Amino acid sequence: MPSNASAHHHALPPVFALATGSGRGAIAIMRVSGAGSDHILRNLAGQLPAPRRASFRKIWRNAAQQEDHLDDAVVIWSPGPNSYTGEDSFELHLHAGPAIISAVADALVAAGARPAEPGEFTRRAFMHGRVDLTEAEGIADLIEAETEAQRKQALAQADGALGALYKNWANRLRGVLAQQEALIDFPDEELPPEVEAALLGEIAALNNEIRHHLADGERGERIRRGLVFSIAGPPNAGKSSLLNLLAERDAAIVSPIAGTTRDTIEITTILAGVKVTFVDTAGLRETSDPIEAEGVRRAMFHVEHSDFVLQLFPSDQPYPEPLPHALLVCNKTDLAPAPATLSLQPVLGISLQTGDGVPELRKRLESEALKLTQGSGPPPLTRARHRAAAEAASASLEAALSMDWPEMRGEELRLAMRALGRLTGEVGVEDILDTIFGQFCIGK
Ligand SMILES: Nc1nc2c(c(=O)[nH]1)N(C=O)[C@@H](CNc1ccc(C(=O)N[C@@H](CCC(=O)O)C(=O)O)cc1)CN2
Ligand SMILES: Nc1nc2c(ncn2[C@@H]2O[C@H](COP(=O)(O)OP(=O)(O)OP(=O)(O)O)[C@@H](O)[C@H]2O)c(=O)[nH]1
Ligand SMILES: [Mg+2]
Repeated sequence: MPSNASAHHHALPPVFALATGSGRGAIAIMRVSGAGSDHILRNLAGQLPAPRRASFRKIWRNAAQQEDHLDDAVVIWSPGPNSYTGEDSFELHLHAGPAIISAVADALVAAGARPAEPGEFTRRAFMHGRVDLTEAEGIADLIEAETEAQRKQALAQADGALGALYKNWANRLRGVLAQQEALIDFPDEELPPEVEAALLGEIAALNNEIRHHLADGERGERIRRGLVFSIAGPPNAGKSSLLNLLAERDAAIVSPIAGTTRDTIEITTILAGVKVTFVDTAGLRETSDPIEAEGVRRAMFHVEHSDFVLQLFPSDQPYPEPLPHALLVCNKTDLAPAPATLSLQPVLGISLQTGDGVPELRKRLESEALKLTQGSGPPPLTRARHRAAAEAASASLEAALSMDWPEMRGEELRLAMRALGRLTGEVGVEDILDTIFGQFCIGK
């Protein structure tokens, strides 16, 4: 691995952070990593325990003099490079009292460590080549994961699935580049045409794989950030009643007065293991009330920008025009029967009052959530950063394919190589590291 191991030989100063939450609990884990961790651990706990084993130790401000007994703790000593960061590091499993934590933090500072920046442990793991950039992002996503789909996707990425895909492309491109160089050195008259054809074939195949990866329906990004389902339709349809049912709480005001909801109201739920945000909107109608009109404008914005639209209308009023791509749901079947279709499209009948049809609607929403996020084949990309770099790589490969002169192809291939290298963090990423690791929580 070339240059993300650039800091390999620089020993970084010791940093510490609480790895567990700051609230009161049974145990608090203080992590320390960096050059001199051995010295700090000796200061606090005496003789170094056996590596990577849990050992019981008294913790002191100054263990040599048995000065200031701070706590009784479990200690794990992990000398580099076989540690999470790749550096000498240790963990103190303390009693989780706030006075203990602050006394131990003071002792660590006195022994020469400083508090870690957000994401600094994982950033060091990256700098020492223990994880690539996609794996580090996967670790951050793993901590943020609130749903099964997010957890599985983040774990696969943290374990290197996405990075392996990108490294495979980079390796193949490296091979193409090497052949390309050889081709340039060939005298024109001896240029074997089948060699050049094979080379172009490999570039095209690589580009096709990248295009296929990009055309994933954004499912990885959708799983990560969650889907947005909006509920739209005429006033008094029961949109807010449906939102409350999905939220399992009184999130929105429900009333028999048409035009009750004016603002958009969002609630987040988990459907079939997928994070879904439902947006309740103002009833769609012509209105002279400027506030309600703004509500209708916002409703239309959500209709256009959400992943899925549920169009709800009441059975006892004139039927609306179907919105494009919407799931048509007719409510209040306790008052009048639902039509089987509207403008030739199927309609689902429900009554939020009696519960009729609600389980079927729930199943339908779950299957939509799955349809929008499931896929097969290699792992999907999960961030705009991945999309931008893969797009750049593909654009360069396409430019290379369109060039007649091998000499000019080389430059585009090198640009594609750089774009792929940025994905795993092998090249040109200094400028984005602060952004990526700054989003981690402290202690990770
Ligand atoms: N107590 C504790 N639990 C934890 C972590 C930790 O740092 N400490 N982790 C932190 O995120 C996660 C687990 N990830 C880890 C990844 C690598 C290594 C590590 O030390 N690897 C070495 C040694 C492996 C071995 O002993 O077999 C290596 O790979 O060389 C530890 C934890 C979750 N649980
Ligand atoms: N009979 C009957 N009444 C219902 C049903 N669902 C909701 N309602 C009633 O219909 C009225 C309107 O419900 P809301 O949920 O406020 O309707 P809305 O679509 O949010 O209305 P706006 O916010 O004005 O656009 C309320 O009085 C509800 O109690 C149903 O299935 N049957
Ligand atoms: Mg409403």
